[in-house]
Amino acid sequence: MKIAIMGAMPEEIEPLIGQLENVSSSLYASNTYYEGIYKGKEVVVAYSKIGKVFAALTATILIEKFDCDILLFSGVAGAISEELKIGDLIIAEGLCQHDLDITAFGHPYGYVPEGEVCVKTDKHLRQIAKTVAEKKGITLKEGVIATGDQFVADPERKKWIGETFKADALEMEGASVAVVCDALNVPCFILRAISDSADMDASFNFDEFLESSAKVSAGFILSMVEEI
Ligand SMILES: Nc1ncnc2c(CN3C[C@H](CCSCCOCCO)[C@@H](O)C3)c[nH]c12
Repeated sequence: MKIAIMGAMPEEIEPLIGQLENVSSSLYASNTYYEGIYKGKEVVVAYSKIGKVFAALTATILIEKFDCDILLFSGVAGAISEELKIGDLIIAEGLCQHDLDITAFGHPYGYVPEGEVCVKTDKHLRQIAKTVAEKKGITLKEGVIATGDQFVADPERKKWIGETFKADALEMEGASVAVVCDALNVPCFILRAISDSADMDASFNFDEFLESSAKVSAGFILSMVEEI
């Protein structure tokens, strides 16, 4: 079993690299991939760079070139649900692309032919997360995460995304990672810790809480690796 752990930004994987043994790194398709061992398990860790295109590329390389059998994403997100506060964890039951739009042809937002509005993540991995959360006494929200190639810092856009997709949080990579994993038949798990509320203060809160929230997510992901 080879486990891929992916983030989008360096800050999202930095807390992971230091925990690996026998680390070797390789450059491929303008990305660095860190191979190592965590608690006896083979892991490959990489950050994609920001956005759906980079994330899809890295997810594909992790699976097709590094032969990973499952993919765990660890990172931060903007909150939509009022329940989610900075530092809180959310796992994606499903993910959608809020900026995918061919509604001019009568289709729903987030839909293209032969695609689906909401791509599901792996149920078994989500169950493991809930077991880990229970053991550690951590509150874990499960919901829909909306992905798009925009840093959302506007209450109106946030409200529209939440209402249109019944989404609880938003970010810029998860849905594309889930689509790649689904197409390649690899179990996918998307975990995010809240860094901001996608509103007028989003960029300030993001800058302030990126590092600490990324650490919360990374710590949880490592606890999951022990259980997988
Ligand atoms: N409100 C929000 N809207 C959309 N996504 C998010 C996320 C999740 N990640 C964080 C990161 C934001 C990239 S912009 C900042 C880059 O600064 C780089 C240095 O200038 C991108 O990888 C998506 C947290 N809050 C968000």
